Amino acid sequence: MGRRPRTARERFAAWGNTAREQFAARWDIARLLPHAGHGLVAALVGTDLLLGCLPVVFTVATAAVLGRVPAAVEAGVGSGAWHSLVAVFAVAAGAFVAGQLLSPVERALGELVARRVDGRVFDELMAASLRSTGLGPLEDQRALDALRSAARELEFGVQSPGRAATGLLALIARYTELTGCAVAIGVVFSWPAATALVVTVLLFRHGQRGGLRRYAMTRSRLAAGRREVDYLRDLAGGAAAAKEIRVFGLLGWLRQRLRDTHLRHLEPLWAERRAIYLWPFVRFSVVGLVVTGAVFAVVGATAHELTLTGFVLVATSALGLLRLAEHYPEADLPTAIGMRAHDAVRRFAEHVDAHEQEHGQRHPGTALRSPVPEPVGAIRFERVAFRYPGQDRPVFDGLDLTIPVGRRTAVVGVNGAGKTTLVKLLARLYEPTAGRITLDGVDIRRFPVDEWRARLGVIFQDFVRYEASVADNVGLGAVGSPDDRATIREVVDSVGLTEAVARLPRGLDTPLARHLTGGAELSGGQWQRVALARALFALRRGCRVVVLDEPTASLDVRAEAGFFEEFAGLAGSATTLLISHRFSTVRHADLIVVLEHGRVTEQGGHADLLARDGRYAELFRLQADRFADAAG
Ligand SMILES: Nc1ncnc2c1ncn2[C@@H]1O[C@H](COP(=O)(O)OP(=O)(O)OP(=O)(O)O)[C@@H](O)[C@H]1O
Repeated sequence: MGRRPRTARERFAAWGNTAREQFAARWDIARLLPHAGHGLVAALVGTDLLLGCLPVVFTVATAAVLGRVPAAVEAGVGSGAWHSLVAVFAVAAGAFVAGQLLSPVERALGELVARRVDGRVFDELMAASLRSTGLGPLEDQRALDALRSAARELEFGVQSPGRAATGLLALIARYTELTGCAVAIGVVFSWPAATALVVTVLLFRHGQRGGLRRYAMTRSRLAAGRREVDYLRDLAGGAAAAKEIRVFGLLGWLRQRLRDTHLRHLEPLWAERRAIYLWPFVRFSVVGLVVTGAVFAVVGATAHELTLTGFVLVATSALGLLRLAEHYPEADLPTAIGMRAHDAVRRFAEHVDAHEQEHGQRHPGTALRSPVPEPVGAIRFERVAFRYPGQDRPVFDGLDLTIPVGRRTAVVGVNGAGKTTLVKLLARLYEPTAGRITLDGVDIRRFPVDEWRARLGVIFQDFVRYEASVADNVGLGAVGSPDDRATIREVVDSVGLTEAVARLPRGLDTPLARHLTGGAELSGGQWQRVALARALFALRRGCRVVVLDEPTASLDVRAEAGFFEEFAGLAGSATTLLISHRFSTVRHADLIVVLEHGRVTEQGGHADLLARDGRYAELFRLQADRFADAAG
């Protein structure tokens, strides 16, 4: 935070900066308005203008009614003065009724504008989050948090860019009324008095909005606390942790933690809110009373110069003006914090761009694009080094690894050896920090990333269980290919799911989520088979390399034992890469690679490696004993 301005000059400069920032912020909001459609925005602007004019008409007409009462009473019912009184009364009543009728119209139009603007920002958010081809930019926790909270704000639409846009337009009504009241006072009474009142109102508004800016800053500073509260709420209310919370008896702990986190988050906000709402209110009351008193004193002293209508008009307009110094709930908070979601989306998009640009500068040669050739020789990791963004310790530091095309390669290693990271690098979800990965001698960064990925069928350890039909869950292995039921059926049968699918209420079309109509839930092992079917489907649709990361984790012992040969048979001549920490499942691979401390420590065939009696042999025997125990 900068030093508080002390001298008048510094204060003036700070005030100028704030004004510029405010103007830029409003301009940003205004630039979103065209997304709502010009016609709709014009209708809302017209309605807000009318809503600003009607109270002024009402004030003027009411003053005119009061001014006409003595003459009308004296002239009696049916006289010209009486008719004139009735006419202005009709105008006042009309203005009042029109205001009442227009308010809901303005709200409805505002709702529509807000929804359209939010829809547009949501599209931008989707584009920004899918813009990055890799996972690198998603490692920045702050950018990710901002994006997540933006999505939430857009979803609930409470303080969203759409609300900021309608809030900005709502100011038209307020400032039209303010101008109208000031003009009434200026015309009827005194322009200096009108100017003094307007300046007082604007200064007070400025003070209040300054408080709101502070409040908005406090809210974003406390965003991390808010996220923790959301996380704990999801944990308590969601299905994911329901089992553990009950079994471990975590309810009490969860309740206490939620309460503590909530209070930690809310207390500074409450304190800030008191400062924002209490002190400006006190100041406003004092300033308002003094100014009102002064204006009334002058009006009173010169009342003999005013007609009754004039006097009432000046008095009510002055009160109306001072009322406009209040907080505008429909505009102030939405314009102060409603753009956070939009800013977060913009920041994230910039972050992604910077990341891609930096990558392009680090690897200038890879900008050249060439089509992915039909693999014939090998995929090679050549002196590959890699460190996750923000981490000090490298996962790989000079990794050399050859995956022969058309063969079955298995990469084994203990937990944390870097097996999944290797797959992520191969799929270009991250790029090596040094070295390169090649296909038949060509750096894979030279291939368009989508084309390269279309040649890879990767089933990750934590593959996604889509809440969609069985057929879709399999077909997602190769999106864009025509709806090929015959192949889907064939791969589903080949992974041993025929009976399980036949038992589902709608067969292949059964949604795999119990909460969906006609939906069903599969067991962990059945899900794993669905994922395998997804990989096989990708192979049938043109992918050349299939990677399975821990594919047997949820399979039973019998299924696990025969898994590799079975899958290799189904995969035919494709290049297969099997990742596992279970040494016993990979014995039939053509090539077994042992990964340890980010390097290949051993490689060869099963018999070879056993004969060598090294790390592989040690871990194989260790696990084989356990495996035999479990099977026996
Ligand atoms: N997104 C990430 N950010 C930072 N570090 C990570 C990330 N993902 C993995 N790591 C670290 O990288 C190392 C290798 O992880 P990796 O998941 O590749 O291991 P693995 O061999 O697949 O392990 P496992 O058998 O347990 O799945 C580990 O030390 C892990 O903590």
